[in-house]
Amino acid sequence: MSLIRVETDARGVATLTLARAEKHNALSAQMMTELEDAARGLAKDTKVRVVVLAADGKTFCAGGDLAWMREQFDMDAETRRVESRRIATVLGALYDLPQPLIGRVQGNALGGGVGLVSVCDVAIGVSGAKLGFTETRLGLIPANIGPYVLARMGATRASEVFMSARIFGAEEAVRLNLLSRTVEHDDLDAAIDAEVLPYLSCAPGAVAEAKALMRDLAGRVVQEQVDLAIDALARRWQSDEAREGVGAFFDKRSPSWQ
Ligand SMILES: C/C=C/C(=O)SCCNC(=O)CCNC(=O)[C@H](O)C(C)(C)COP(=O)(O)OP(=O)(O)OC[C@H]1O[C@@H](n2cnc3c(N)ncnc32)[C@H](O)[C@@H]1OP(=O)(O)O
Repeated sequence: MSLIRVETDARGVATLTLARAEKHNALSAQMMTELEDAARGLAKDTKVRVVVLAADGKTFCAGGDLAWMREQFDMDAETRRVESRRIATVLGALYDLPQPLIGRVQGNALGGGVGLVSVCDVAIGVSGAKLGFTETRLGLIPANIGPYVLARMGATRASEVFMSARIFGAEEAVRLNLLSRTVEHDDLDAAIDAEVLPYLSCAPGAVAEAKALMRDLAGRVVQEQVDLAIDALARRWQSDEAREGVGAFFDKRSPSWQ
């Protein structure tokens, strides 16, 4: 039985749903494989314009499957390394999606569940949701999610929430730059619908390049950033999308994106 659902509507909005509610969507090996495959498939699907990451049940995601982790205790070092790479790989596949990734955080997100939130471009959470990096309570560490969390909140705040494993509310998650905003539960679907709309009127290639460029610029010195930006814009000027978008402006019509 599949632990992931992928549904794409006529507008090109794909919803990737964690479907393991009875285990609070804990990330088992099977689920991570399915999630990674789904993300890689969506990345290649030119009809998909936006991806929404959602979850069944009351919990968004309870993190890595602790039963799967317990199996690692008696594995040899090489197998443990392969398995510990699994979380990094699935987070990487989601992070690398060329389309905007919107998190629909309908409930609590713990451990690796916050990792999923941290690879979203935008994440809207319900105001009652609780989040926390609970790994250190379990004698583990939030390792593979570290790079994404560090980029969002900086080393000082990341160390504090990692070391203390304290649970915090959705409003604090906004201040920590994990969630983009909070809404009441009943308003969540409307908020997600409103969130995806602007992307649908933009050129898909330009959206993907804007996302890639911002990531590429991060951590570089200013002169390198400027050089990369010049190259990116020069490439864009050669694109059919730029011809269509600018042409449509002067023709006073809506652009048509292929
Ligand atoms: C590198 C490390 C990365 C990580 O992500 S480490 C994992 C971090 N995650 C956590 O610390 C969360 C662990 N889970 C919980 O604290 C609780 O659960 C919840 C708060 C999410 C929900 O509590 P409640 O409503 O009382 O439900 P319930 O009876 O605890 O759970 C129902 C079933 O779900 C299973 N489950 C929940 N979380 C996980 C998990 N992370 N891995 C594996 N199974 C999990 C339980 O065991 C149980 O199962 P059964 O019905 O068979 O007894």
